[in-house]
Amino acid sequence: MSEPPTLRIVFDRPHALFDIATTRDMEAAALAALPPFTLMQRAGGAVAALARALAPHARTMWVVCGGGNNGGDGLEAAARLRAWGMPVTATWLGHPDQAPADARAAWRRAVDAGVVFTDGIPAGLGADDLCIDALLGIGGGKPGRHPAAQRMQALLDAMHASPAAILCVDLPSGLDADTGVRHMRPQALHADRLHTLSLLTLKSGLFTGDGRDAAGQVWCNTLGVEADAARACAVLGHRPASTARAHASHKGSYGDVCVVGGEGMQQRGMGMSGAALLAARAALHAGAGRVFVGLLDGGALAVDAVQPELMFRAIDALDFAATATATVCGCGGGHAVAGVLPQVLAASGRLVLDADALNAIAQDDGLRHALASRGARGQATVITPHPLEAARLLRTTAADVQSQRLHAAAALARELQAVVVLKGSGTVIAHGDRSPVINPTGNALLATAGTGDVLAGMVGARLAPQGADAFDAACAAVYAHGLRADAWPAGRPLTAGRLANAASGA
Ligand SMILES: NC(=O)C1=CN([C@@H]2O[C@H](COP(=O)(O)OP(=O)(O)OC[C@H]3O[C@@H](n4cnc5c(N)ncnc54)[C@H](OP(=O)(O)O)[C@@H]3O)[C@@H](O)[C@H]2O)[C@@H](O)CC1
Ligand SMILES: Nc1ncnc2c1ncn2[C@@H]1O[C@H](COP(=O)(O)OP(=O)(O)O)[C@@H](O)[C@H]1O
Ligand SMILES: [K+]
Repeated sequence: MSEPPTLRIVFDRPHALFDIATTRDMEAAALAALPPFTLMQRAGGAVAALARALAPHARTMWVVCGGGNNGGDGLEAAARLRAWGMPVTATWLGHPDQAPADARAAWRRAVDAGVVFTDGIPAGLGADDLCIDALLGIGGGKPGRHPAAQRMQALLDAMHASPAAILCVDLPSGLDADTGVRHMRPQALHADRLHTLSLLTLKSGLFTGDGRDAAGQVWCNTLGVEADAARACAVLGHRPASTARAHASHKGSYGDVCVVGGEGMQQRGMGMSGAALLAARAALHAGAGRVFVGLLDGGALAVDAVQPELMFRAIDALDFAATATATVCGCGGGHAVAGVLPQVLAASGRLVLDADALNAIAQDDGLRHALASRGARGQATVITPHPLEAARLLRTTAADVQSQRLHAAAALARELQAVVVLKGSGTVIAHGDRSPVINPTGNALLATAGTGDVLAGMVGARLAPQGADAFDAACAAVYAHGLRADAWPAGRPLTAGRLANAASGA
């Protein structure tokens, strides 16, 4: 067959993501079906072709290879690059007597091609040069006592400290392909000259947790092996289809959003009305037909002078059960929100729960039960925890949630019978039987107070219209929220208020 193509991963369509176990199954089936060494030749060929395209003027291509098959891919790439006349230097931590058969064959081909081997770090690596990280792939275990661990860390640091671009083979070495946890972390952050060529399958860990920082621009080559999408562990989110507004529509066509939150100064001397206003403004700018605000401030505020379209109501004057209505509850809700939650959980047809509403539910089994029983009544719920809020709901730690984001989101979705939006780099959206989605948009500009309130309002706006699907609404809102940040003008500080008002773009 002709060389399988390498695809640059952009987010114009959904991509299936696979875990290590399924990738290993697929690899074993392909190895059995193909002549020996075929897969590694394809892998090395794909790495070499991308390397040449990324660094056509390199004076040094330093290929840094571990002792397993990931190193074998690197050695095969080195052999190809050398045969094309590229200036290749390789470092190999393996040994011909101990290497897996394919890696040994690749080493032999590299030697025969005339690749120069070195144990040191090539001198004078420049910006036109390229380091190829083939230390560890999906066989990389936890760090620690492995005899090669220290050497690998030093080589990783040397690559990342150099001004050369880096191409990671299959995975950034030390990244857990399933979870996005980094077991080996280079000292310097090298994000803008960093590429990863994922082989055989696209792995979930490249897109969540530490994955985005570790991988840089992701490319994929399937090595000619067709994947069964039904075996995917997750899907990469993508731009939702744009929905044009019918000419003959009216505000009722787009539904109402009721925002409940914003504890006042009177209660505990902590005014948090701003959080509810951010959610309400965001819902309005995301296209809700009407937005009502029920503040928990004892009536202190009755109008938003900057956004007079918002309609303030006493909590008892809000109709949570009305059709084409979504309630957004919890933003800035403080302690006061616990008092209204029984009513909100019982009556709201469609509901977004954020922040203090989630904290209240985490502390109260009655509320937890009221939430979990909504699904059986046909009431849709989206919860939008950040990792600490998710940890409180799961009665664990934020570090534990972050160490298995896909699993944590799915566990919460199951227990609470809700669509779960686990926020952070590579937000995970999970619900029931649906394949979890990892959202690809957004960046660290969003790491500022109030952007989560904006997201809750945006979800509410998409959930409000009659017939809206809660999972799709959550995915679309998370994508649009991140896209706003990705399109943010350079030099303009991103604040939550500006984010709420920004053009949606999706
Ligand atoms: N077979 C094929 O044709 C194809 C294979 N493919 C490629 O193979 C890759 C998987 O290869 P793999 O299974 O050999 O595992 P790999 O990622 O090289 O790691 C194992 C090596 O690392 C070492 N090591 C482990 N942990 C460590 C640590 N903490 N610190 C330090 N060292 C550690 C471990 O040492 P050992 O435990 O054996 O002493 C061993 O030497 C996959 O990602 C893809 O690139 C694809 O291209 C498809 C075609
Ligand atoms: N580094 C990042 N990359 C992508 N998204 C981020 C990043 N940091 C924060 N976000 C997003 O910003 C929002 C922050 O929400 P949250 O933590 O609830 O903040 P707040 O409670 O202050 O509103 C979430 O949507 C989160 O996914
Ligand atoms: K690697």
